Amino acid sequence: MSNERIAFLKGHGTENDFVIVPDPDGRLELPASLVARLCDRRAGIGGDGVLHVVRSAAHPEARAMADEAEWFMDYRNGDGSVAEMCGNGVRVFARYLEHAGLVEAGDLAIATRAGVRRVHLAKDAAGPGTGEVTVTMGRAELPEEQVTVTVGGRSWPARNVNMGNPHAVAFVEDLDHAGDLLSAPPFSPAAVYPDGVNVEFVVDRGPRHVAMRVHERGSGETRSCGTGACAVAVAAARRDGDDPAITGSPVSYTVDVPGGRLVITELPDGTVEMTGPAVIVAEGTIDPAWLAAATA
Ligand SMILES: N[C@@H](CCC[C@H](N)C(=O)O)C(=O)O
Repeated sequence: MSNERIAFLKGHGTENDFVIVPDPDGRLELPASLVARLCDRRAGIGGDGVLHVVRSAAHPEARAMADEAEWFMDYRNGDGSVAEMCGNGVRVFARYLEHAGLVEAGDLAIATRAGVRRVHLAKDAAGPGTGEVTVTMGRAELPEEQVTVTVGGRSWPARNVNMGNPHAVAFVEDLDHAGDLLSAPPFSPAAVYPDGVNVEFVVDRGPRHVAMRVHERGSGETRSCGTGACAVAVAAARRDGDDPAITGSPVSYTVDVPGGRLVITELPDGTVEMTGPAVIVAEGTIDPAWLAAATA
């Protein structure tokens, strides 16, 4: 692998940024150590995670979804760990497929470890690559357990929400209460999240309008988290006494993140939709000497 010229792109969705590695036939090995080097913001390309783009038929974890979705998002966190789902990542993944001429704007399906996700790439008058991207994220699960998140000697109750990946949503008085978030905030009881958790800190901004900061499992504090924004919107709706399954009406929340804005809608059947931007920033090739050193 070290002598090959491997292509990469850089993209982001509300500043949750990714190194995109196209590998249609699933030929590349991406050990955790290489993913972490690619995501390194000083010695690598830099990103919150890697979007490894593989045909579903060519990946053992996605083969069963190949009839429904041609492409598999093999998502990795910045530390190289594997995650089930990445909401901003799936929008950027769809944008990459459009950018590469592999799909056209409109509707498509993408395989993820959390299942197949439907994506709509809006056509935009400003030109290709500029329209908003909507993802049908599946249903939120809200297990009953109460969780506590602690930062700087203060603790808050948090809502356990699963969006394909695990979240703890804490409503705080001020986003500064999240502290510097250099390491994952402690949570209890530990047994609720045996594989770690993404933690969202949320404040109200207005009716059905909130703002959040997030500490992502495997990536640290990021500028946005799509699954986190969905978890936050559903937790806020329940807190506000809104449940589309009961009222029969969709409910939408605007979720501000440090890197921009996402709009999250929960439908009466429980499906959660997320709409936001997705941008390709650059493309190039990985230097073979760097790669050889990174994989030595
Ligand atoms: N940034 C993502 C979530 C990525 C995975 C997460 N860190 C985890 O380990 O579950 C998003 O936009 O959803």
